Amino acid sequence: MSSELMEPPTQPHYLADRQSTDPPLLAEIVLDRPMNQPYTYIVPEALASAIEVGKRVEVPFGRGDKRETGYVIRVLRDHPIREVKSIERVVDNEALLTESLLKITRWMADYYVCGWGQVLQAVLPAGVRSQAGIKKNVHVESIPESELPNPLPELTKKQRNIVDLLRSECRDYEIKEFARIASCGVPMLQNLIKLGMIHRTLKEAEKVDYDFGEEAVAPKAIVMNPDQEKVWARIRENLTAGGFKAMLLHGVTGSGKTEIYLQAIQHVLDSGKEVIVLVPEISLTPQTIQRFRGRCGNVAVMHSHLTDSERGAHWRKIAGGGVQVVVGARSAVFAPTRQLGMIIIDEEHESSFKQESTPRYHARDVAVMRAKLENVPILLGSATPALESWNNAQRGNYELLSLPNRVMDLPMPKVKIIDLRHEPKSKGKHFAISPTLEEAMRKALTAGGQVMLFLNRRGFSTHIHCPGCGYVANCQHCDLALTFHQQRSTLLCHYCGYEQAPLNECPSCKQPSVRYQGLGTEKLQAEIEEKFPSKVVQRMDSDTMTRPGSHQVVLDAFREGGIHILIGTQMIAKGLDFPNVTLVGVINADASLHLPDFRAAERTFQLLAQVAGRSGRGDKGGSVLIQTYTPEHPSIRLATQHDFIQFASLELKHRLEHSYPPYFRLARIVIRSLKQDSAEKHATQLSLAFKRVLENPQVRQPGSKFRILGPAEAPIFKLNDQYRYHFQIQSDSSQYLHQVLHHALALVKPTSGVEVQIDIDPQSML
Ligand SMILES: Nc1ncnc2c1ncn2[C@@H]1O[C@H](COP(=O)(O)OP(=O)(O)OP(=O)(O)O)[C@@H](O)[C@H]1O
Ligand SMILES: [Zn+2]
Ligand SMILES: [Zn+2]
Repeated sequence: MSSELMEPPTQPHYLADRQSTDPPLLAEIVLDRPMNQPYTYIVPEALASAIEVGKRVEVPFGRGDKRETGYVIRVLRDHPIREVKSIERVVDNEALLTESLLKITRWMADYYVCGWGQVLQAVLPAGVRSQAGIKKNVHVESIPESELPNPLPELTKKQRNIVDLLRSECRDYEIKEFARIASCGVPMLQNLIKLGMIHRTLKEAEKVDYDFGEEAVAPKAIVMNPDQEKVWARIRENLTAGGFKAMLLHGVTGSGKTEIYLQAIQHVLDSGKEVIVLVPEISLTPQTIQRFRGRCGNVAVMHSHLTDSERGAHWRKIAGGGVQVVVGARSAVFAPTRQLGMIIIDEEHESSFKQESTPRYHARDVAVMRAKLENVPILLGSATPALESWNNAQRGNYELLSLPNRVMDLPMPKVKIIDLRHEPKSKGKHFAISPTLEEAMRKALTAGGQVMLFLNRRGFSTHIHCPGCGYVANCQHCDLALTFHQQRSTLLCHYCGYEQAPLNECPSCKQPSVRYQGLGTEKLQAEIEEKFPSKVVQRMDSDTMTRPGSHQVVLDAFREGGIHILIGTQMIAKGLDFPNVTLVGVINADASLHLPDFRAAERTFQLLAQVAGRSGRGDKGGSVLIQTYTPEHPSIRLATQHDFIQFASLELKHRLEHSYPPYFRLARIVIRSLKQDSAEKHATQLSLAFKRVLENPQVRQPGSKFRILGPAEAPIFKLNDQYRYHFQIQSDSSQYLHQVLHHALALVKPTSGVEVQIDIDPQSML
């Protein structure tokens, strides 16, 4: 045995040289529930060697013999101030939470005004939390023909297909995963196990086979252009200098930002450290993943389709130091790296980085805070930075790096506006694509190019109403219009999933006059197929992309030229790099412009700039046509000119005038209840509480500005049967805003059936 292995493990300081007069060993525990303050417990001597910060323990809590699980956040020797109970059991063999995760979650609890336990709950993947010791997963595998029951039980066609499918796969699967592949439910598989048609086996979760790294694709040899060299030189300097440093990389679409990330990653890996790369879920395409896998060591990809056990296995592998690069969506910001060297966030402006359930954190902001706490550089990249980030760069908080041109001297695509107010109407019928767009599509296709059409509404008709009496088909549970889905032949609420049969007659006046209006991608596809019968048309939205891997199939076919026209929602808006796309058409640029949300203009600009960026990425060049009724709107006009800087400066002025972010901090409080009067009553009480707090001289900060709007009905008043009132709170001091919030919320506790949601730096105002 090597002498290395004989070395005793280093002991934590509180175990060393203990005297009998020493105070007892204590642990501070945060319970795994929505509470904030830690509780102190005695660590019995028998557990002293097992206890460790970041592990979970079982403790008695409350009256009776109730047991709760909690996280150890501190271990110390001290005399407890009051009588305390003892820890009963240490749950984990290994610490689940690193020191740095404890720090960042503590910060989140304070900043996002929620319980620390609640944050910890959200941060640790279920596959890690549920793991008491080593959990086993149920797997299914096929049974050799000779061992099948005799006589064979009678099977339905579906059952036979499933048995055949599993046999043809020649491997075992975790049961839930296979249910997904076979498009059946787990009970169906359990039934086949009972019938003896497939085998059930148990596998340790740690040993699940799945890909950590696919075949690496041989990387393209790339010589950086002078702009890239300049940007890279700055980043390298900051990496070499070490320490916290936030950088904002503003690079137009197709300027080679990803190349810069890859360089930076390589540099950090060479120094033996790890990198976290956050990208929006929607950009986690096989194309992106392969780019990282081709160039960087051991890449773990964390996306939302992972099973709990896969997520858990990733977590443990990262915590064990077995992963160099973590690429993932929002939650990857919590990856338990051992030696973080850098964080990178691509498309940092994306609102999907905001989590819309408690804790309502923004992964970009958490990432910046984590970089600060771990004292490492962070690089944010975008063609259309969030105005918050842009403002930070303008003020020197972030170092601004620019890639103003596309790679290989490719020009930006020419963008033309189609003013729908002046387009000739085609024979009284209303078409989605104007004659100008249709003409341009024919030209592009004839020249051998490919076309992308962007429409951010799925379904067939988005507005179903009766012109006779004014009836509108709304969801029974939400103040939202139902969308007609032709393929599924149903009326669907896109928020809560409520469905009803399509209407032939008006439910209100009984006339057969119901009109199906408003345009979704399904209807657009029908129109395009009719107008371009010889072309292959494919639609890409969450209705067509339901099976795992379906994205890849479509995108591969598009790359190989097997699809001529690709229609899609925001799913096709960003990140895709198809050199043969010579025309991008935006069907309705105004759709997102008129929402009651102060970010509507910014979102519209971002979307148009990103969509436009998909065109002309190859040597054939390309153009973009934008259909709109409001061509003079700055978001639309400046997007056609690819002028982010001008847009940002105009929009920032507007934000300052109206005391909106980034100049003012914003919080939103939503009070909701199934009973309208309960929600309203609580909103009124909270309003009074705010008044009292603001009059309290111990809280008031005369130097800080503060404004409360509300209570008012939320723009979507009823959602999922709940009535919603909201407040908007604005202040130029984040600290003051938090202080007022804390005091006011402490004054009135909601009655049962009323829920108060606090959203700091909200992204959604609906
Ligand atoms: N210096 C270079 N020389 C040649 N090709 C390059 C260079 N840098 C990047 N590329 C290639 O140009 C294409 C666009 O680069 P990349 O995807 O990095 O741009 P991007 O700025 O991230 O784009 P977007 O924001 O639109 O997603 C890629 O195919 C990439 O391989
Ligand atoms: Zn009617
Ligand atoms: Zn609904």
